[in-house]
Amino acid sequence: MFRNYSIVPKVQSVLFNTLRKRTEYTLALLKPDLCADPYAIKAVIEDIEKSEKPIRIYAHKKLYWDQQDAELFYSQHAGKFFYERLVGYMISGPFEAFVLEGDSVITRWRELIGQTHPVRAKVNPKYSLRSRFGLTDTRNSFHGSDSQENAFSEINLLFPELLLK
Ligand SMILES: Nc1ncnc2c1ncn2[C@@H]1O[C@H](COP(=O)(O)OP(=O)(O)OP(=O)(O)O)[C@@H](O)[C@H]1O
Repeated sequence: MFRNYSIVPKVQSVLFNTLRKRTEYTLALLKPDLCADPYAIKAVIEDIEKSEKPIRIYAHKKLYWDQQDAELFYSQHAGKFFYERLVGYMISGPFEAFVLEGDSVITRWRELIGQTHPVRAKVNPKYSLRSRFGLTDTRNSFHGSDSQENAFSEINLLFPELLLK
């Protein structure tokens, strides 16, 4: 006797796609210039918490990098004219690292921090954290991962204990 099993692969594929549509994670850094001011840190956390679609702070820690840590994290910029300035900036004091969780959180966090260059962010009518707090092209106060793949590799570098995949 023949049975029609064609429904099974369809159910499997729907289930697979549902399970695959997981919550996103991103790495957010509040860089040393911003972290010199505890009120600024508080204001940023308030902005995260009042976000229209929820963003959850999944993990949080304070870090203080040495030269090697900063060079490893920013290795893709090695050789660029701003690289040494960037490394010097990132080792100039303690800073805060957050793992944020939520739907489309990678894009939403990058939208909230705004353009890389604070001068450009300031002339953009849309509110952004870099327009509010950013100082210069290098001292732009924030970092956000630019893809889920990079987010996981950055999170695993800074939060190896979470074992996020
Ligand atoms: N043209 C530049 N002049 C000086 N510093 C720069 C310049 N471009 C980038 N930087 C510094 O290097 C960091 C990493 O550069 P990248 O191009 O990855 O920017 P981003 O994706 O906007 O920022 P981030 O990766 O920190 O979220 C920037 O956040 C900034 O601190």
